[in-house]
Amino acid sequence: MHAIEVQHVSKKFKQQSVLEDIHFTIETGEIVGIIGPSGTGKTTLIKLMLGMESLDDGQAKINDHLMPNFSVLGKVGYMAQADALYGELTGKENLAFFGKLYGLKKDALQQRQAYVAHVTNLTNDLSKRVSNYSGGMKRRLSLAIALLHNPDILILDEPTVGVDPILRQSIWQELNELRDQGKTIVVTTHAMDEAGRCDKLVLLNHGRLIALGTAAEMMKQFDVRTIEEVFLAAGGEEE
Ligand SMILES: Nc1ncnc2c1ncn2[C@@H]1O[C@H](COP(=O)(O)OP(=O)(O)OP(=O)(O)O)[C@@H](O)[C@H]1O
Repeated sequence: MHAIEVQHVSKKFKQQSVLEDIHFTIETGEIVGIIGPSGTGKTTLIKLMLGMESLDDGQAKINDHLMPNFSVLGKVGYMAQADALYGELTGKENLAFFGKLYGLKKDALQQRQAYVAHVTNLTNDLSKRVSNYSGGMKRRLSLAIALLHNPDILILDEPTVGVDPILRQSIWQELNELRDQGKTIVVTTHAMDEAGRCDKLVLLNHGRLIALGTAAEMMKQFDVRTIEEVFLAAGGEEE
């Protein structure tokens, strides 16, 4: 069974074709980076995977279930690009709110709250109101919420945007640990330097899949030394 299957997926918004015949699979226990310039369809693609957007063609499956599927969503942690947080509540209250939505019991919630706050380096900021958080802190709280119910699959839309380099490093370390525990992780980014951290890459440009595989395979295939160069050689353009 594949963790995620994207089968010949196409999507238009009105007349604008945003994704065209995208086809790939994601296996359990790998970190997959969906990489491409701004506006190329990365967010739309993960929304289609999750069943949050309707498809014009093709289908998306998670754990063999056609999406959307409510029962599968309990096993998925999703971090959207726009933070969906309650500004009037503290960080801790936000975690408690989402923990209750996920059905976590009090003890489990406390234990997971402490863990996700530690991972995202928010332990000392949990009692502050979120409206007083910086952009990076809000991103980290969104990541903490995505991790809260210990999901098997993490789908993270630009998790490291606005996050400083030291914390970025520690977030990637944590993602690696989660992967080593058997979690499946999908990350979108337009930061090409994050490509090398992923086990597999899906390179998108103008809504088309232009390359698929490991960073090393791609660089070998195109006889280049960076992912930027793969992008150019495979028919993409730099941002
Ligand atoms: N709900 C919508 N209605 C109409 N057009 C949309 C909608 N959502 C996205 N689009 C368009 O689809 C295209 C792809 O957008 P998408 O957000 O998927 O790109 P992206 O690669 O995630 O970009 P970024 O890296 O900037 O987040 C863009 O041209 C965008 O304007």
